[in-house]
Amino acid sequence: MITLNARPESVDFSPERSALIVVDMQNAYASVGGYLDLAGFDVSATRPVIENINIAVAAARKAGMLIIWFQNGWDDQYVEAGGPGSPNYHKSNALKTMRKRPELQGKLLAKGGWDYELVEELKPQAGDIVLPKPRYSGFFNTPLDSLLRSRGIRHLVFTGIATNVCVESTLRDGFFLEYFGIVLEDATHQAGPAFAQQAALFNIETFFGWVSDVQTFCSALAPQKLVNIA
Ligand SMILES: NC(=O)N/C=C\C(=O)O
Repeated sequence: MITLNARPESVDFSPERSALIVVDMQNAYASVGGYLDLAGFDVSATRPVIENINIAVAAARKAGMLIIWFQNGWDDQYVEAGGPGSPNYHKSNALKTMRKRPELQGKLLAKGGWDYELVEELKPQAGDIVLPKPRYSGFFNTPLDSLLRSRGIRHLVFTGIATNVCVESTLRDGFFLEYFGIVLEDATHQAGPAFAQQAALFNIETFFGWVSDVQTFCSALAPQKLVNIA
């Protein structure tokens, strides 16, 4: 067991029974010219998040944790997005942006396109799981729960974008399914103003899980050995 310093208190977990989840690190959410940027959200601070995710992924992989990469989006005809009978049709800012700007139709969050792809700095490796998802929560209409349960996984460490939407939605659903959710705050970014990040982290650490950071996570996984020089 490893003890991770976190808010509101430390949390013990076994790397073999834990997964690091990278939420939606696609061009849509992290790149200039991607969906969030085109919809008017600020993506200028996403580069350090990408670097921190790479650091966390490397440490988790070395410690034997499963790495799961979420990819949010739909088929290029947007059948999976739902039509006017779906709240998603009305609330998805990607779908709304494409209705406002028809020249973008078929481009945002469509499987096979640049917007849907993971950013080029982040590369899944053999043994990782890449999980497409059609809604904010990674548990909805995906095999995530069975993938985790069949491996005995109980702790989920979250990174990615956006803290206040897909990270929080998945962590909350995980809480109801009895998973322990931990967010590495400096490996996440919000969609919206800075207060959205603060509010999401407040909700998580107060009601649904724990909040830590990449350096603390890496140190917990690979503690420095003390050398006796006496
Ligand atoms: N990945 C996310 O958190 N997505 C947020 C908004 C959206 O997909 O429209």
